[in-house]
Amino acid sequence: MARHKPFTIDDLWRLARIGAPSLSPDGAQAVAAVTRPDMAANRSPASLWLFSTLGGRPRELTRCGDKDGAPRFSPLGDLVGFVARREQEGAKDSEPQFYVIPPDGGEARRVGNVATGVGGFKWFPDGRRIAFVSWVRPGLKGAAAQAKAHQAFTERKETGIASDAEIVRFWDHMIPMDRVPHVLVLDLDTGRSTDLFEGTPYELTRFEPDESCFDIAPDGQSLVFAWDPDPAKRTDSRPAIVELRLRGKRFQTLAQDAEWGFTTPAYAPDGEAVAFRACHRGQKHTMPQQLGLWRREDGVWEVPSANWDHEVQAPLHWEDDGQALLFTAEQRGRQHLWRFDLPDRRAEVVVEGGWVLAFDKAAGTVVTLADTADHPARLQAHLPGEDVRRMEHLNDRALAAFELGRTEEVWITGALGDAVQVWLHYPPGFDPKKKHPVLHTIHGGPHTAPGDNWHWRWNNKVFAAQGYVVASVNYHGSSSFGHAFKDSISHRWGELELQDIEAATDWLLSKRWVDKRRVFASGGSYGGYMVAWMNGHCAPGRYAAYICHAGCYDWTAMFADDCWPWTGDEMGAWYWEDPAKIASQSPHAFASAFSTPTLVVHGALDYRVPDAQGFAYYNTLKARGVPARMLWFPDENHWVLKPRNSRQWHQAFFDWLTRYDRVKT
Ligand SMILES: CSCC[C@H](NC=O)C(=O)N[C@@H](Cc1ccccc1)C(=O)O
Repeated sequence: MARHKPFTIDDLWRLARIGAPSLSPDGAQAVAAVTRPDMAANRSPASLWLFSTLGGRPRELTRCGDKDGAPRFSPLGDLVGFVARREQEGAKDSEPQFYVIPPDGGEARRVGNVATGVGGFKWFPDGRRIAFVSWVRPGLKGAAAQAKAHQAFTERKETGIASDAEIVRFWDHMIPMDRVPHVLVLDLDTGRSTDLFEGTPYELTRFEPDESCFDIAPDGQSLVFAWDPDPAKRTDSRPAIVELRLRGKRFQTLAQDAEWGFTTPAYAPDGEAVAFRACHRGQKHTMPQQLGLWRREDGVWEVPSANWDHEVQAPLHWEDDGQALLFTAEQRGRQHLWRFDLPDRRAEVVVEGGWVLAFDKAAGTVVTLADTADHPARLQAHLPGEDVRRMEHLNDRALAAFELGRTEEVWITGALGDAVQVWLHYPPGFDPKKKHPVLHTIHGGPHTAPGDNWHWRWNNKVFAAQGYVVASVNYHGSSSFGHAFKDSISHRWGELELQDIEAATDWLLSKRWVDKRRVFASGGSYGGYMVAWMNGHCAPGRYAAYICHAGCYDWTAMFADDCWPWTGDEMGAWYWEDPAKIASQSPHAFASAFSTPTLVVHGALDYRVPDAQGFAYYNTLKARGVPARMLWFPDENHWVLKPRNSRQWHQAFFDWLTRYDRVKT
């Protein structure tokens, strides 16, 4: 078939989005949520699918749910548990609830009804109970009291949220008023739930706590979890690892250190050790998440990965022999599945990315969910001694209609004379004898790294299909290149990153196929910060136009954000102690140099970069007579997630670039 259609935003939204897989105990099949967005209805419903690791066809397991999510096979393989808000007996769940469905088919059934809702969960080994996260009112006793208080709260006429917490809102939601995240147990036979932390000071960490925050022992007799002993409960906390013996409800701290933050614990198969992520925050706020290990025999913890300069990601998955752990970690713009050998203290790649997003292992079979720059996430089975097997082809037909263009990784010399990675995405049919416009897509973070991966919001293939050569620079400060590179921008934000982006622009301008009058730059969040910074620092006219999505503009006013303790560490000062240092890293202080036309985009529900940042930038551009346009979404957060809004975002994005396409003027 001729592959000539341009890949548009509507085409992107037609693709299926596969979630993290969970394997059956025999490793024969995996269950995962599949989201199939509906542009016309402006919805993104998800249902559960079963995928064979042995070559069978995928099968849809649930249908009528709106968003069936987070499925997990039970330890006996007889049930799939999942979390959803569904309609049951004519009533719609007001909070997410726990459902089970036999993998062979049949109806999904809700278990119990937890007034405060069901979050991330894990099965007990007996397959008759789960432990799950729920935000409860800590002073109350019993499920009935929780239900009564919750109903009163949801029916109240006042709307104010009062809090004396250090961090009152996070990402796009308020930290629930007077509630804290506890671990509860739900019994499948009785439907009754019990709060394991009731009447104690224990709670999970407050910032999006999920099932990776705790683990259940292989014998089902105890639980480990990460707990922040500091009453302040800040984002830069130093959590300890605590074990709860269920019989007698005895808590014991396993690992605690004022210098270190410990998270995402996982029991060894024999329950005699606990692995976790360990971050030496006391040494430096940019220190990586390393692999920590506590052993019951001596009660001592250590960091086996101390000499491995990578960031360990959750979840941590023990190998059956207890000698190694599996986890994902980034490396130079890619993300692999690694096996860390404990006796040897060495890491080796088990499955190479692209970008390995999620994985599971059971009965010797590994299943991975991984994407690449030219393909959305695919499920693959890795059986010992066999070739890698694709488990689904959900998007193959849709993608076959398009030529997506080539992706290339190049290295240039950037700031400090260091090698800097740049990813190039060429338009389909790229002809080096012709002139092409260039579009920088500058990543956020700053400590993230785009590379050989697929992005649903900043999709380089959608951008390239409009004719741009898209450049993504992994500037100093990016993750995946080691700690020194990540830390190099501390206390001098803007400086090295700009040198790297400018070096990439110089490199591009040296190519005969670049149209010098049509070089654009866009970015979101920290990438938005960078384009605002460029507006104050780059020679007028060097870039034809900018697009600033959710950009950090004024670092003093950014104190309204939800991660202010971290920002203070990164910038090296509090604004009241050293206002000049903050200003020297802040785009707003260079407003007198702004001259490049800019599209400013922001969402009202963005608490990471509050939308006042976007408005302050936009108003400044207007006040200075610089062409600017504002696109504001009342119902989006840091990201634009709704299908129709995403389409509007892309239309505005391309319209803006076209408006400042100097070939046409
Ligand atoms: C401990 S919170 C980390 C913030 C995170 N950075 C990751 O590397 C992030 O959300 N960054 C924003 C930009 C930003 C930076 C500082 C303060 C607020 C927002 C992003 O680029 O998405």
